[in-house]
Formats: sequence, C-alpha cells, structure tokens
Amino acid sequence: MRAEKSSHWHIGVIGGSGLAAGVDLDEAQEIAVSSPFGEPSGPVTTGHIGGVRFSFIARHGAGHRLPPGAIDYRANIDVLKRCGVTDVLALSAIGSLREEMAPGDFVAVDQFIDRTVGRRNSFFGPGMVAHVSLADPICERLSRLATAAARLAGGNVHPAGCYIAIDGPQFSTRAESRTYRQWGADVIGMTAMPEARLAREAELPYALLGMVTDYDCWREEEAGVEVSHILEVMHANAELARRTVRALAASLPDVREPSPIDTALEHALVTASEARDPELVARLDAIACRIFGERE
Ligand SMILES: CSC[C@H]1O[C@H](OP(=O)(O)O)[C@H](O)[C@@H]1O
Ligand SMILES: Nc1ncnc2[nH]cnc12
Repeated sequence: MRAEKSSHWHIGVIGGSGLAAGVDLDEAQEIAVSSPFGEPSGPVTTGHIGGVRFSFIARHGAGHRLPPGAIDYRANIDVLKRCGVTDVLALSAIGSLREEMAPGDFVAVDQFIDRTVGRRNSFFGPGMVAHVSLADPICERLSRLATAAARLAGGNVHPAGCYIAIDGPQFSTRAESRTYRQWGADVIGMTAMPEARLAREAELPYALLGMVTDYDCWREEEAGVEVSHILEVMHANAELARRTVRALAASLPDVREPSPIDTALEHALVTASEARDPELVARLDAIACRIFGERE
C-alpha cells in the first residue's frame, strides 16, 4: 500500500503581484523551509482559518523582489509540498484578451498556452525521467470551490479561461496581443507556467484564480498596459482576494476525498531502477515521497 494523502485539507496559497502581504491566518507562523531544488521566493507562513490549514508563499518575494523569470518555481512548489500542502490555489494578476473579462473580474483559468522558454520546468531529468499528463492542467474540484468562494466574497467570476504564459518581463507588443487572441487565449500573465506543470509533477491539485487588471494592448484605440495601473488594481482588490480565501476555507467539505491528481506520478516514471541517479532520487524526497518512500 502506498501512503495516501491525509483526508484533511491543507491549502497552499501562492500570492502574486500585489498580494505579498498574504492572507489572514490564525496562529500564523513564518517558517523558512529550504529546498534541494533552489531558493524559494521567501518563507512560508502557515496557520489556519476556521480549522482548515493554510500555507502561504509570496511568489515574487517580500517587496516584489523577483521578476517572473527569476522565480524558482521548483523551490516554491517543493517547499509547499514539504509543509504538507494537499492542494494549491494560485492567485495572480492577469491581463484580459477578451472584452467580457473586465478589470476587477476573476477568471478561474482552466487551460494554458505556454510561451515561456528556458525556465526550469520539471523536477525530473537525466537519471529519473517522468512524463505526467497535463491535458487537464487545473484541478476541476478546487477550481469549482474557488470559483464559488470568489462569488461568495463578492467577485464577478468567469469559470473558465485559457491563460497564455509569456516570459516577460516586458509586456507584449500589439501584434503579439492580437495573435494570442487568435490562438484562443483569453488572459495573459508571466508566472503560471511552469508553476502549474510543477504542481502536477508534485501530485498537487492546482487551481488558478486570476484577477483581471488590464486589457493588455490589443485594443488599438487604447494605450498599452502600465505596471503602475496593474498594481493599483491589485491593491484595490487585495481584500477581495483575502475574503475569497476565507470563503474557501468555510466551504471546503469536511473530508478531503482523494483526487486522481494525488497519484499523477503513478504511471509517469519511466527510468529503470538500475538507471536511476541516486542524487536526483534523493532530491525528490518530498515531490515523489509517495513513490520513493516505499520503493527506495
Ligand atoms: C506586476 S505586473 C506583471 C506581473 O504580474 C503578474 O504576476 P503574478 O502572476 O505573480 O500576479 C504577471 O504574471 C507578471 O509577473
Ligand atoms: N497584460 C499583462 N501581460 C502580462 N502579464 C500581466 N499581468 C497582468 N497584466 C498582464
């Protein structure tokens, strides 16, 4: 028998731009957790809301120190997993590529187009190869719960949307913005990839609530997006994000039923035992604890 996840929820919240102050947790404790994959964006704040455990990490670090390309997404996911997180809710500022997704709205992202390059996008590699499925990159259950919570908190929520991840740090050109619309992308950001890929490899159900801050630059008659505007919108909406997290805590079922994502690595590992790199396997002690805790 492989170790099962606990039947208690432990939600990891990744707070994006304008949300570094975190969520209000009871008996909050800040802990520095280290990762064999690198330097996480900062400490993890762990605590609870009404009996549900939450752990929070600020994606860009305290004071928004890190640009999207310098965030160690692997370390962030690894430390959340080490803290015992069962599910991850990511909160992000997003640009809208659709008229109907207006600034101030939430979008519960359900698909991605990944245009990022050169970011470390896997925990696996030579000596331990894994191919997880990413057809449905978002946990439908957590996304549904988060959507309902954001509505209860007073948000206008679009229940689906395709997020295109760009490297940045520059915003897009008008030609790119128009192209992404033609590709079927609904919203744009710089951080959800490889974050969502890595959460899947870590067997962590992942949902992304984006808060629309701008219309990027595809509306020809308007000036392109400016970061000062994005941060203004996010600061104005930070309380809505915090209320959403509280509403989520109140609405989670008492018992966390297992998710198929809890066993995403089950048939994904392809490297024969004798061909495995022991050093890499050791680094996977948290990410693949369910597998290696038993076999190695
Ligand atoms: C500060 S504006 C651009 C910045 O905001 C978004 O970050 P996050 O997803 O962490 O909220 C966007 O992806 C860019 O990194
Ligand atoms: N227009 C935009 N492009 C990329 N990332 C964003 N984050 C918020 N708005 C954005």
